[in-house]
Amino acid sequence: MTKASNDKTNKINARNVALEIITSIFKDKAYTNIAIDKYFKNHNDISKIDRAFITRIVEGTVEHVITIDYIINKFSKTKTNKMKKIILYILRLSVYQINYMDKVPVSAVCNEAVKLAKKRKLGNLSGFVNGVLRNIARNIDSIQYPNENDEPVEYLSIMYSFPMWIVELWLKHYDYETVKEMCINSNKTVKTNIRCNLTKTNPEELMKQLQDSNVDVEKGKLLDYALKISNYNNIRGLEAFNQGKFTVQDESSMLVAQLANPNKDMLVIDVCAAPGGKTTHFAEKMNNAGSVVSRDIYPKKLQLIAENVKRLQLNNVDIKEYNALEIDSSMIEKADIVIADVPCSGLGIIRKKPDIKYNVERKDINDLIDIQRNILKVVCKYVKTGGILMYSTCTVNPEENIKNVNWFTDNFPFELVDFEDNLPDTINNNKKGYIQLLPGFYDTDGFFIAKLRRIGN
Ligand SMILES: C[S@@+](CC[C@H](N)C(=O)[O-])C[C@H]1O[C@@H](n2cnc3c(N)ncnc32)[C@H](O)[C@@H]1O
Repeated sequence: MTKASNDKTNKINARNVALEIITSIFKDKAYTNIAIDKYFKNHNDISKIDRAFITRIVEGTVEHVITIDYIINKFSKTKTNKMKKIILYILRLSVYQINYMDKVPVSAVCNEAVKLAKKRKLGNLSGFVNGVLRNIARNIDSIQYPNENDEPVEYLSIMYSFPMWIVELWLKHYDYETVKEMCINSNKTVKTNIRCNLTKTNPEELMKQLQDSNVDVEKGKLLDYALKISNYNNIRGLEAFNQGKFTVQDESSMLVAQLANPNKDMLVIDVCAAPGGKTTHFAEKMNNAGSVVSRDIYPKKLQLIAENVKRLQLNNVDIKEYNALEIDSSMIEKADIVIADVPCSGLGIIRKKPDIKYNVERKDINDLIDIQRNILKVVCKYVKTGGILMYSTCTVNPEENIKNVNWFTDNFPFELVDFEDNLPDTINNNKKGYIQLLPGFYDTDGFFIAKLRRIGN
């Protein structure tokens, strides 16, 4: 058991906080990371150890909720879809602790769950909560799960907490073992990836500065200007962050600028740019020269780009609200590089945003594909002959990735371009001009990138 959950003198009740956050996620559909950040921002006196305990329970419960509900339904006569919501949430976070947290004694979990029910004026149901949880705890090692050979889809869905449609979609395109690994990796917690701002510092200096602030730092797996950090409270509290020496960005996403390899005389247009990860990477690679036109449809999100550009002290970025579906005639055939990092299903970044598993639906995919193709149709017109179009998504759904690229090269005067030696040696890729990274396989998110050259009018 953690010190936080045992400490009687501690003013906050960590499980009560976890229940509050979980309620905002399941009931009000808040994003997990945003709900956690928001709570801690408004309660900045919570100790590091309590934060860690609360974060673990909240993230873990969301990540494993399909498995957890399966377990609850095995032992409760009232099924999860018929339960009072708050009782369901108390059971969920308690089952998470019983099934996934070794050091938390079952008696503490049950007693605290009963207290939570009473605190929410549901004392009449505290016996039910106690009974279900104690029954689960007694039988946790003998639960019958779907059989892997007979029911592979159900097995992956229940064991790794994935909606069946995602498992089915992945199995359509990848073999069983690969899909299983994608599910496992998508449930792993990851360190924060950061990109060193080479216009202001170098990776060694940055590493040292972060270590001096007691942050744990290791080198990236793919790029020498990438680092992985952990053991910090709040990124905004780090001196190096406020000095603009790094940006939070997954290494997979860094590969877009790495593979495009822009130079300082170029005009680059980033048509779906917020919060500015790729915009600022291109601007850094161009060493504060040339021009990066950075656009997004949502004015609020443009503020995020502006904050990042200011913090990183870049002065070659021009930020504008613009709908990528509408043609801007002033830009036709002007760009050396267009970045189309389009909205997508996000199935490659579930390890960072577990809510995606439950919030995206099968029926959304076709609409997304339409938007992606319509954006491509418009923004490809900005590319000069001989210029480059970088198409990318953070998904592992080939329908949004290579199939869109094939449709695009069939209908527009573009061809896939070899990555030459810009792709890190550590990556095995036998595809010309495109790469599909799968979640966790190189310790990155699942990500797709295609590099296309305009070859005519
Ligand atoms: C995958 S995110 C971009 C991430 C960004 N490139 C980065 O590296 O930080 C996709 C972005 O597309 C924007 N978007 C969606 N529809 C758009 C449209 N029609 N025109 C312009 N931007 C759009 C969204 O607001 C979102 O910020």
